[in-house]
Amino acid sequence: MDLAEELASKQRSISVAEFFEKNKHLLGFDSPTRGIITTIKEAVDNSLDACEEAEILPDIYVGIKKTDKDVFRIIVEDNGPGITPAQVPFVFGKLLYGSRFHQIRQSRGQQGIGISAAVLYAQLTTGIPAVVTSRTGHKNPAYRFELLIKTETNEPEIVKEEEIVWDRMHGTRIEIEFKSSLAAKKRLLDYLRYTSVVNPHARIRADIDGDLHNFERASDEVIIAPKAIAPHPHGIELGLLKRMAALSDKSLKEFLIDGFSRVGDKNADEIIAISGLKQTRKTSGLKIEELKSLLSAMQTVSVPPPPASQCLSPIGEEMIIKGIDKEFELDFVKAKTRKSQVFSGNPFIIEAAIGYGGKLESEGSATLMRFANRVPLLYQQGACAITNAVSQVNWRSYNLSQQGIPTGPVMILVHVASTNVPFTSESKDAVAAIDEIEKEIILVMQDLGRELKNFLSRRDKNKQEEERARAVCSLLPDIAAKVSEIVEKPAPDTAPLEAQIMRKVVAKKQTINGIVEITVSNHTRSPVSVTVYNMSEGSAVDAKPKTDFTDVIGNEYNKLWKADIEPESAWKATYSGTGSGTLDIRGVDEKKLVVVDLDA
Ligand SMILES: Nc1ncnc2c1ncn2[C@@H]1O[C@H](COP(=O)(O)OP(=O)(O)OP(=O)(O)O)[C@@H](O)[C@H]1O
Repeated sequence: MDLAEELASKQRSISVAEFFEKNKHLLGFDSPTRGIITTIKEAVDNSLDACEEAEILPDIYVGIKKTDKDVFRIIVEDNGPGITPAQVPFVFGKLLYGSRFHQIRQSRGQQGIGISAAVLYAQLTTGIPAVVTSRTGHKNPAYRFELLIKTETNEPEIVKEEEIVWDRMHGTRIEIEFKSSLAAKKRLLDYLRYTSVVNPHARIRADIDGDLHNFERASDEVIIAPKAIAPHPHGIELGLLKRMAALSDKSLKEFLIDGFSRVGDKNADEIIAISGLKQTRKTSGLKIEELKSLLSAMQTVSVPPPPASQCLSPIGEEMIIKGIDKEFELDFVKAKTRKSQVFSGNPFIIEAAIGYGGKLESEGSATLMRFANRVPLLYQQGACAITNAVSQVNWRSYNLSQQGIPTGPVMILVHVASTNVPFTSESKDAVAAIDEIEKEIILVMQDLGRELKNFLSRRDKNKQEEERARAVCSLLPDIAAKVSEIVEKPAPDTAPLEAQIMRKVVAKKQTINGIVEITVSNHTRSPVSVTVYNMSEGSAVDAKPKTDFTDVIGNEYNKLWKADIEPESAWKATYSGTGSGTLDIRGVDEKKLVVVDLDA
C-alpha cells in the first residue's frame, strides 16, 4: 500500500515536447550528423508543399554555415506564400501543429511535427532560439521571430518579435543553430539531388559551408496541389467514425453520402439495409453497438475506389525522365506510372524508372532511389517495402546479376504516392510491408526489367555485328592490294566500302568538269540530319541539290545545305565551281563519319 501511495505521488502527465525531447530518434534526430539532414529535409519539404499549395514555382535556398567548432547554422529560405505572424510561433514552436493532419490527400508533411522538432533539437543542443522571417505578400510587412519551445507545456516561447524590411515579396526563412558535423555531406547532397530529380519544377541552390551546388529546374510547369477527399468507407476505423457521427447533425443517409467518398444513393441504401439501422435516424445519437454494425456494413458493401486523380499527384513518366536526365548521365532510361490502387481504403500510385550505363558505377549494388510523396527516403533501406519488393524480382531473367537488389551499372527509382504513406515510424524513413504496395512495385519492376533486357540484347547484338564487321574490314586493304596486283591496276580506296560495312555516314566530294558533286550516304540504322558546308571557292551559281534539299544560305564561296537522310539512302547536291575548297559536315557523331574529298 505504501508503495502504491509513493508511486501515486510520482504520477504526472508528460507533454508531447518532453516525450520527443527524450525520444528524438523517433523523429530522425538520433545523431548530430543526422540532425542536419533531418532539419533540411523537413524545411525543404515544407517549402515545396507550401509552393505547391500556392501554385508557385519553388526557388529554395539551403545554407549551412559553421559558426563554432561543432555548431552549424542551417538556413532554408523559400519563395512560398509565407506564414501569417499569428501562426509563425505555433508552426515552429509547438509540436503536432500543422495544416495537413486532417486532410486526405498526397502531401509531403502530414503530422505537424517536422520543423518544430528541429527547433526543439536546437534548443536542446545549443539553447539558441530559432529565427523565422516570413512575409505573406508585398502589401504586408515582413516579421522576424526568435522562438523557443516551452517543453513542459509544448507551447511556443516568443523571445523576440519585430517587423522588419525584407526585400522578398513573399516567402519564409528559417535559421536554426545546433551541434552537428558535416560528416554526412555526401548523403545531404544525395538528398538534394534526389529531391531535384522528383521535383523537376524546383530550383534549389545550396551553400554547404562555402561549397556551392545548383540544382536547376528542368520544367517550368507549376505543380497543382492535389485536392483533399472525404474518407473512403473501406478505409475508416471505429474511432473516427464515432467522432464524425457525433459531430454531424445529418440523417444517416445524408451523413454517408456527404461524409464519405464514392458513396452514392444506391450504396448508402445498401449500407443502411445491411446495418439494420433507419436511414432517417440522426447519426449523433448512435450507440457504440450501432456504430459497429454501421462500420461492418460500410466495409461489406462494394464501393468504387477513392478518386485517386483528385487527391494524388504522380510525377509522370515524362517528368521522371526529365528529372533523371538532368542529374545523371545514362545510356538508357525508361519510366512507368502505374494505375492507382487501394490499400485499406487509401489510394496509392506506384511509379518507377530504370536506368543503365553511362556514368553509373559498374561494380557493386545498383543505385536504389526510394521516394514517398516526392520525398527521398535516405535511411533504413533494408527495412523498406520498396527494397524488399525490388529484391523479390528475378533480375537474372532480365540479364542482370543480383544480390537482393540488382548489381552493376543500374539505377532504380521507385515512388510511392499516397494519401497515407504507411511509414514504419514517425521519422518517415521506410515504407511498411503492405502486400498491395509490394505487388505493384514488383509488377512495375518486371515491366521495366523487360524494357532493359530489350535494350541490353539490342546493344549486345550491335556490338557483335560491329566486331564481325571490324574483322572483315581488317582484311579489305590486303584483298584490294592482291586484286590490284592480279589485274595490274592501282589499288582502289577501300575507305567508302569499309564505312558501309561499319555502318557509318560517308560524305564524298568530287569535281568533274567544273561541276562539284557532294554525296552523303547514310549507312547507319537511323535517320541522320546533316549540315554540309561546301567551302569551295569559285563561281557557285548553280546549286542543284537533287533530293531532300531544304535550305541554301551564305554567299557563293561558302555554301550550306541541310538534309535529312534516311538509313541506306543518299543525298546529292551539285553546283558549278572551281572545286578547290574543302568539305565540312556537321550533325554526325565524328566516330560515325567518313569524309572522302576526292579533289584533295
Ligand atoms: N515554409 C513554409 N511556408 C508555408 N507554410 C509552412 C512552411 N513551413 C511550415 N508551414 C506550415 O506549418 C505547418 C507545420 O509544419 P511542420 O513541418 O511542423 O509539419 P508538417 O509539414 O505539416 O508535417 P510533418 O511533421 O509530417 O512534416 C505545415 O502544415 C504548414 O501549414
